[in-house]
Amino acid sequence: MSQALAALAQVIDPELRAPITDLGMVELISESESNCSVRILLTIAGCPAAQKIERDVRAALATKFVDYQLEMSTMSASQREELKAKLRNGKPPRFNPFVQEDNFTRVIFVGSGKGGVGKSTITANLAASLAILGKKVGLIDADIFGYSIPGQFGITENPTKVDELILPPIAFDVRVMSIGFFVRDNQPIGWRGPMLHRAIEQFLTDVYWGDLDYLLVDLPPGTGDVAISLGQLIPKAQSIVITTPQAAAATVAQRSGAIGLQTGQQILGVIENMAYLETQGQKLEIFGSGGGAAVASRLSELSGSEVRVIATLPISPELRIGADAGIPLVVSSPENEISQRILKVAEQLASTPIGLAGKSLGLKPR
Ligand SMILES: Nc1ncnc2c1ncn2[C@@H]1O[C@H](COP(=O)(O)OP(=O)(O)OP(=O)(O)O)[C@@H](O)[C@H]1O
Repeated sequence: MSQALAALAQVIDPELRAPITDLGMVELISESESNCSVRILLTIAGCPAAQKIERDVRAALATKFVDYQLEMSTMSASQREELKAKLRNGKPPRFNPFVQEDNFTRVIFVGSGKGGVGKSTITANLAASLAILGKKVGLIDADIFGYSIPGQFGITENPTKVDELILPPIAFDVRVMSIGFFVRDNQPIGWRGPMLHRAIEQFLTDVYWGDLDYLLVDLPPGTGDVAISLGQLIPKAQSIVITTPQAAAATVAQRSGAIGLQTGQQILGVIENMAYLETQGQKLEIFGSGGGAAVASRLSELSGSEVRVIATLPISPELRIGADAGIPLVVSSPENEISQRILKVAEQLASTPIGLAGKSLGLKPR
């Protein structure tokens, strides 16, 4: 076995999360006991991961060879086609993997009625929690008009495009896709139904998600076009509804959950956020009380099976600071009480049966 290839098999492409030797990125030109000559083929010219890959390749070769020659180059169009075909695992281009019978990714929509109830913050922390538990996690920010997930994950770079294939940035081990990556200078998005549907569909078909255990989707607030499109595009999805304790928020949240039921989703539970503010040993119920229980009870009636409040989260400056700083609280302070509550929801999700989630496809992302 080639010593050079064995060493290079340890180098993982940071975007595709697979060994570069499995991705057709290595050409071994020559090899002797003390010397080798290698050409590395990056997927595209100007690949943002180029420097990291070169550093890792040099470190790997130095473990086996006193001397080596390294050339950094770029794949030809046909080599790129070969790579894309491999990544698609035999499926045609522009293909929605989440509707296939042999796809065991658990898709969870996180919705709310009103905006500003903490849906994106909770989705970000839940995704990071599942990754902490060792799951392979993707996150779609489908909150087209109010996208905030890139900021919450501190992602500043745009996704790499290999021709039509979009490689999602990865932060805290979560693969993230957001319309925010494609909007320039915070320009408003004036899209209507069909364009929204197309954008959402592209997030499913044109993005290389790899072999995910979980795909979380941060829905826009309310009961609009995007929620309905997604319900149609991924009929097997389950959902979590976020509300505050406030009666007005709860009434709208029920409606958003009801839309999910109409598109056939199973409701996993309700999370009541901003339930109280704890100060000087007292719990101040700033937004009233009972909203979470009211939503759960109504959705139980509508679905005919028990929907429970699966977490109650207080108002927490730390949670807000984490979101603003681009580091989810569960990552920066896993011991924080709120992190613990969110991690517990993730543990519950991870411990319920999910068919054959995690069953490996051709490539093995790490
Ligand atoms: N438990 C909490 N304690 C304190 N601040 C919170 C809490 N949950 C969320 N926030 C803050 O409230 C604001 C709204 O949260 P977020 O953006 O997550 O809500 P949203 O429901 O996704 O809103 P929209 O759908 O309108 O984008 C953010 O500034 C967030 O940091």
